Amino acid sequence: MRTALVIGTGLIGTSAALALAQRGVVVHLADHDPEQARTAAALGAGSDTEPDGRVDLAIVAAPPAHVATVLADAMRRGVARGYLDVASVKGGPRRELQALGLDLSAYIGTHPMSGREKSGPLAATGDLFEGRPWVLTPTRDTDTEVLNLALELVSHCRAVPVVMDADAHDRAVALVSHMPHLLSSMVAARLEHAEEAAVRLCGQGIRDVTRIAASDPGMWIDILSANPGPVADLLTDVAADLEGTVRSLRALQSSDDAKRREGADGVQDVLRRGNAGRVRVPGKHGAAPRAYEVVAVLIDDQPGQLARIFADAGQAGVNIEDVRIEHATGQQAGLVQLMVEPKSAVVLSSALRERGWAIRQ
Ligand SMILES: NC(=O)C1=CN([C@@H]2O[C@H](COP(=O)(O)OP(=O)(O)OC[C@H]3O[C@@H](n4cnc5c(N)ncnc54)[C@H](O)[C@@H]3O)[C@@H](O)[C@H]2O)C=CC1
Ligand SMILES: O=C(O)C(=O)Cc1ccc(O)cc1
Repeated sequence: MRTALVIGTGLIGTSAALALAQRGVVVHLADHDPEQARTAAALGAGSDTEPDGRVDLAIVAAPPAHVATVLADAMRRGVARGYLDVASVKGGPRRELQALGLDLSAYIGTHPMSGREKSGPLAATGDLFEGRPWVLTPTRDTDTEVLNLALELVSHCRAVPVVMDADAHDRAVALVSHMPHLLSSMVAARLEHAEEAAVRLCGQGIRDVTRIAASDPGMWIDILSANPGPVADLLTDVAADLEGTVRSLRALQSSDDAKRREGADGVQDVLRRGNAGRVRVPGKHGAAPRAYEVVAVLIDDQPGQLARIFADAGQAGVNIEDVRIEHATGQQAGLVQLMVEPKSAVVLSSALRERGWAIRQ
């Protein structure tokens, strides 16, 4: 692929454009808000000028409700050899395009399984998709050339292609993305009117569970409206677990020993099933989850601290597999948790201690 046109230069469009531009593809940027395209261009994602003739690939990264009309317009204008979208739902846009009577051989629906709770070009990064699955939903009618253009995009973004049927994709993302999103919002909603004294105690657990609740509601109402059935089915199962757990907790309040035992069994059952589900969540780069050891370092909240820790770890020859930062409420300090291979944990702790860092257990 030599040229591409990204239509919709928000988080996802600009991230893909940055990756393509970094790999030498000539990228054109368009958005119904020209300011967004200008910002993406200023970030080095390409040029916000009209392409001079047909591009190889048009990438539509507009909100799901607009995807079909934006694609239809681009296809009627014949702006590219191949067309794809990156919307979080796949069945709806395809059916809308079919209803518009378009020839879909030059189109492939795709979905990068990577994103953030932030939107807009300023939240974009060229490495957003690295090591993450990128779903492709070709049909019998998809031109091989178009499938290959999509594969080239996935490869330039260093993502991992996964081929799926559009409706199977929508059921899968209901389970791993859409239903969890609503549950995250519901947990976060409990905090809206909570007392400040309680909110001040928030730790890493609630930060993890509520991170995606910070996402743009406008985008998510679009996503959920395009996939309501599978999400409602899953929430029905969650509701049954909730009811059972409430019954078990009430039983734990009883003065009757047998009832309390029954209650404990019920709560333990849901916790055990949670453990069994959690171990199935894949680890870094889609590989099986791995047990890393954590080296925790206390840092002052000052510029350059993280860069220094990473440089010191590099000097000690230790690869940091993952990192988390826990901010201490109301203090100018934080706890950096460095995840490393078990064999490297002692090496890293002593190397950092020698360089004056405060290591915590
Ligand atoms: N946010 C996420 O984490 C992920 C989002 N997606 C999908 O990617 C697509 C884009 O999402 P984000 O980049 O997060 O949203 P965003 O809000 O950051 O960007 C969307 C951009 O589309 C533009 N736009 C809106 N209507 C348009 C139209 N009619 N023509 C041209 N541009 C238009 C907006 O001005 C905005 O710049 C959505 O379809 C979403 O489902 C896919 C994977 C992850
Ligand atoms: O922020 C995260 O961790 C996400 O999982 C974001 C996300 C949002 C929407 C998608 O269609 C795919 C991924």
